[in-house]
Amino acid sequence: MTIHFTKMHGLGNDFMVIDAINQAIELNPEQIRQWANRHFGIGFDQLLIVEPPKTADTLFTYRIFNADGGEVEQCGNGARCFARYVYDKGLTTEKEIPVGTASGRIVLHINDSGDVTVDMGRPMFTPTNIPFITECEATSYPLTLDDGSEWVIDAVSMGNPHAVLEVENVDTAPVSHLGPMIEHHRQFPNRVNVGFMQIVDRQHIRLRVFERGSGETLACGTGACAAVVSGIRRNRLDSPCLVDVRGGRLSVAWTGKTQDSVLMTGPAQSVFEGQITQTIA
Ligand SMILES: N[C@@H](CCC[C@H](N)C(=O)O)C(=O)O
Repeated sequence: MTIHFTKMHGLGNDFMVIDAINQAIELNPEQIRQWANRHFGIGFDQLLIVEPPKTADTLFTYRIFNADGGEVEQCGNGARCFARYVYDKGLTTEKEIPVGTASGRIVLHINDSGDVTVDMGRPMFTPTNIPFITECEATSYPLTLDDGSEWVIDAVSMGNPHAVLEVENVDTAPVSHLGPMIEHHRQFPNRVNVGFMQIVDRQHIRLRVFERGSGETLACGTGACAAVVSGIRRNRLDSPCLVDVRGGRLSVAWTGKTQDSVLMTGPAQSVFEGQITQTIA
């Protein structure tokens, strides 16, 4: 079976995008891991699947798989690429595109500049919603790691789970050491994405993210939202806030009210079109 796909990226967070409306595909974790492999496959951080809508208030269903083959709830950079994909491929003529995800409905808006603004929905802080195991809800939490070190994290869900640590300097932050330990920490039963945030000023941060199921990426859209939301909640940041990730810059806006959505704006880029023969049944 031959599958047509598009390789895309949002600030270097890269994706294989497949239209599963106009072609039949079969997915399994082993196949996804093989495609994601940067030496033996196509190479990507996440696989994005375009499917028909499941509800009357959405135009598409947007499914997301990490490089480790696991299906996840949300992906911010992927959402911008999804918008450009369905619009540029003529799957819709709408520039305001509501889509259904595993964590609910989000709305993608293609701006005149070509950038995409995503209404990511409301951040969630209730521990059971993240999920994060703790006795009571707080703004920040102490976390003891397997190597005995102690850190302070904020825990937030942007549809997917995030832990945010504030660091002096993202260039020297121990991302590859702490990232896997926090990702697999027993207090995060579904594992977690780990953001390392350096505050530059009240409307500007630098950020590196060790992503659940993909490792450190050049950018993480939901991670950018989680970091800004955490900073605003602790009165360290103001909206809108610029987020410099290793692959470029995003803008994130949030009123600070839990009932309001987080808005994330940034670019989305196609790299090449390809086709691959599915080798695993
Ligand atoms: N790169 C993404 C997040 C992708 C999913 C994440 N790794 C998870 O497991 O939740 C983004 O841009 O948000």
